[in-house]
Amino acid sequence: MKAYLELMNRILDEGVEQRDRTGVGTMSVFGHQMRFDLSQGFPLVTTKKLHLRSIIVELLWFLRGDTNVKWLQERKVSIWDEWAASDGELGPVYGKQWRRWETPDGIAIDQIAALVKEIREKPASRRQIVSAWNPADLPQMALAPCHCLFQTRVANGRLDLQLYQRSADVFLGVPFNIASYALLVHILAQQCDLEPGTFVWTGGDCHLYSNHLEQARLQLTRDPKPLPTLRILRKADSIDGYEPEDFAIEGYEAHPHIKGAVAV
Ligand SMILES: Nc1nc(=O)c2c([nH]1)NC[C@@H]1CN(c3ccc(C(=O)N[C@@H](CCC(=O)O)C(=O)O)cc3)CN21
Ligand SMILES: O=c1ccn([C@H]2C[C@H](O)[C@@H](COP(=O)(O)O)O2)c(=O)[nH]1
Repeated sequence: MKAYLELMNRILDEGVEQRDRTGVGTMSVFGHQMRFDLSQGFPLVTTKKLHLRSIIVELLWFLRGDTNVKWLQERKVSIWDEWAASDGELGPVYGKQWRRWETPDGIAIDQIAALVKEIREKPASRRQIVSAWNPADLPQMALAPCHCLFQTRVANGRLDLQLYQRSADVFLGVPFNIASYALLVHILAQQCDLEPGTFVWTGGDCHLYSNHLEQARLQLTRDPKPLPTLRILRKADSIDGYEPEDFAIEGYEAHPHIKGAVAV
C-alpha cells in the first residue's frame, strides 16, 4: 500500500490548510490518483489494522439498496450512526441511487443490474457507469455522496474499475473506500466470469483532518507489509445473493490499529 502512504505524505508535504464544513479543519490537496492491480493482492491498508467486516457489511448494505442504518447496526456496524435520523434513515443515499434512481415520471432505474447486464452483453461498452450523484436528491441526503461515480471496463478477460471520490478523508474514509471498491470489483468480476483487473482511485479534495495528522505521521514511520488475498467462498446466484460470510481474507498482517475521531 505504498500508494496510500504517498498520498498521506503528499498532503503533509504540499497540502494547504482549509476550513471545512465540519469545523475541524484540514490539510488538503486537489486531484490525486492511485492504481491497484488486484492480481497482486487485495489492497487493504497494512500500516494500521483495519476491520474488513465493517467494510464488507457496508458494501452489501449499499447493494441491498438500503438507506437505513438499522441493518448495519444489527450486524454491529456503527460507522453511519452519526448521520442517521432517529428512525435510522439517511435519506436517498448510495443504496437508493444505485438500485432505485427515480426518473421524473416515477420509474426506478437499477443502475447495478444495468451495469452487470452491460458488462456481460457489451463488454466493449464505454458506458459502464454508476452514479450516486443525483443533484435533485442532494437536499434530502444526510451526507452528499463522497464516492460519487464509478466506471468499469473489460479488457483481456479482466474487469477494471475507476472511482471518482469528490471528497476524501484520507486517514479514516479512504482505507475503507479502497477496500470497498476492490471488493466490488471481485464481486462484479465473479458474476461476469472475469478476473479482477486494476482499480483506479481518483480523488478530488483529498484531506487529512487536523486531528489525524499525528496518526498519519505515525503510519509513515511504519513499513507496509505484503498484501493479503481475498477469497469469495461461494458464487452467489446473482449480485444480490452475497452474505458477509462469503468473504475471507487470507494472510492479512498489519501494524496495530490507530484510533482517530470522525469529523461529523
Ligand atoms: N468525516 C468523515 N469521514 C468519513 O470517512 C466518512 C464520513 N465522514 N461520513 C460518512 C462515512 C462513514 N465512514 C466512516 C465512518 C467512520 C469510520 C471509522 O470510525 N472507522 C474506524 C473503525 C470503525 C469500525 O471498523 O467499526 C477506523 O479506525 O477505521 C470509517 C468510515 C466513511 N464516511
Ligand atoms: O465514503 C466516504 C464518505 C465520506 N468521506 C469523508 C470525506 C469528507 O471528509 C466527509 C464528507 O464531508 P463533505 O463536506 O460532504 O465533503 O466524509 C470519505 O472519505 N469517504
